[in-house]
Amino acid sequence: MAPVATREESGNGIIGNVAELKKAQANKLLDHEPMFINPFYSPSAGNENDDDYQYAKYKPHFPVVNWKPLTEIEVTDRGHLADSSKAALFSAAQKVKHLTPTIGTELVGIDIRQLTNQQKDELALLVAERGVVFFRDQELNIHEQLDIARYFGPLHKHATTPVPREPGLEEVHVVYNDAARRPDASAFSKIELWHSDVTYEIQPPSTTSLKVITGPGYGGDTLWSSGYALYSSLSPGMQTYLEGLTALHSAVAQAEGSRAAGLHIRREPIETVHPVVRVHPVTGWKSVYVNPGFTRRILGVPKSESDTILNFLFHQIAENVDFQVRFHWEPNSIAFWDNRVVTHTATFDFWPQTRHALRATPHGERPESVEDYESRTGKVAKDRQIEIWKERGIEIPQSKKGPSRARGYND
Ligand SMILES: O=C(O)CCC(=O)C(=O)O
Ligand SMILES: [Fe+2]
Repeated sequence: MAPVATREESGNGIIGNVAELKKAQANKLLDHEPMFINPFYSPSAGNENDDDYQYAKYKPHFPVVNWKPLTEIEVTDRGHLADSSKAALFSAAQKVKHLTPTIGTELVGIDIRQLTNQQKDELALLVAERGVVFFRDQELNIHEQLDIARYFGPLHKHATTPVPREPGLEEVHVVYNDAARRPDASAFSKIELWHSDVTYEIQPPSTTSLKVITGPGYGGDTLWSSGYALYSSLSPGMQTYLEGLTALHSAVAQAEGSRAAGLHIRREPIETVHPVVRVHPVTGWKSVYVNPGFTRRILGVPKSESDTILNFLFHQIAENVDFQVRFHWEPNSIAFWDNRVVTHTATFDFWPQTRHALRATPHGERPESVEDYESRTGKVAKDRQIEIWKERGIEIPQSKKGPSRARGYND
């Protein structure tokens, strides 16, 4: 192994590999994390009006319990078992509404509680392909929501965000805001709120669901951005460059924000290195896997380069509306998104109304780089957009074939 560069030796803040990273952490190269006060829930949800509120038992609660660090576990994606036509799922729907060409599909007329295992497998595949899938008017309760999530993978328990007051629901993540706390819009840039959930975990989430149980008549929308589309938008040279990189994802700022709010941290924060481009194990499509919420540093390149590249990718996620879908919730709407291939954010325009939602979060596999995916499967990982163009017989644009040399430009 190459000699480990310590902070003193390298002098320029270059971090090369995991061993170097660990050393750098020991040397406190990365200890300058700002804290993050989470706007997605109120840390001080009181008991006001609880008698009248049917979902008071799901209001935020922060149990004082301590959990061990997570270890790697075996997961198999249900999408592998799905029929690619998804005929069982689609034939049960009154309507299949694609919301944009790139991301987001709404299935109308399905009661999720009635889905067979075959239909759930097809749902996993549809979510993997479309990034996020919506259903309205779903009566399923949180136990049924957890059962479906558990079907997709072993459930994640969040180290810091609230769980419901009702005992036995430690795997549920509560989103809650009401009149008691006015979200401070000036505390955040809208860019930094974009995230994929808990990407600092060794096995971050896969087919995640959020059901809104109480929500405003308008406002409180959620937006998702496609990592496949971001990858596809890049030039071949940029794609190849990013495919060779890894990045550090950190739980520290989130934990520090909780600590500062006087909340108990149930599992110590961790930092994990993941590939910058990951391949979805079922679709085989390449997706950019960095997010403003948790990705701090591209490894093995100068810090200025890491900052510039991450900043570029973060702005594309947040600003390129062609990658995005925006959903307006009604009470009993539920979204299933594939946290491996999309990022998301929410609007905070609904105060003083109450917005209350419950999330169930299955663990996915450890993120796999293009190189690892290709050597494990013997298949070639794909650019989703090129696959679509090929399917439709559309010519691939010059910008996707490689840079032209601009000959004669300066002659
Ligand atoms: O409030 C929302 O719409 C999204 C909250 C969130 O990021 C999550 O539950 O993962
Ligand atoms: Fe989230």
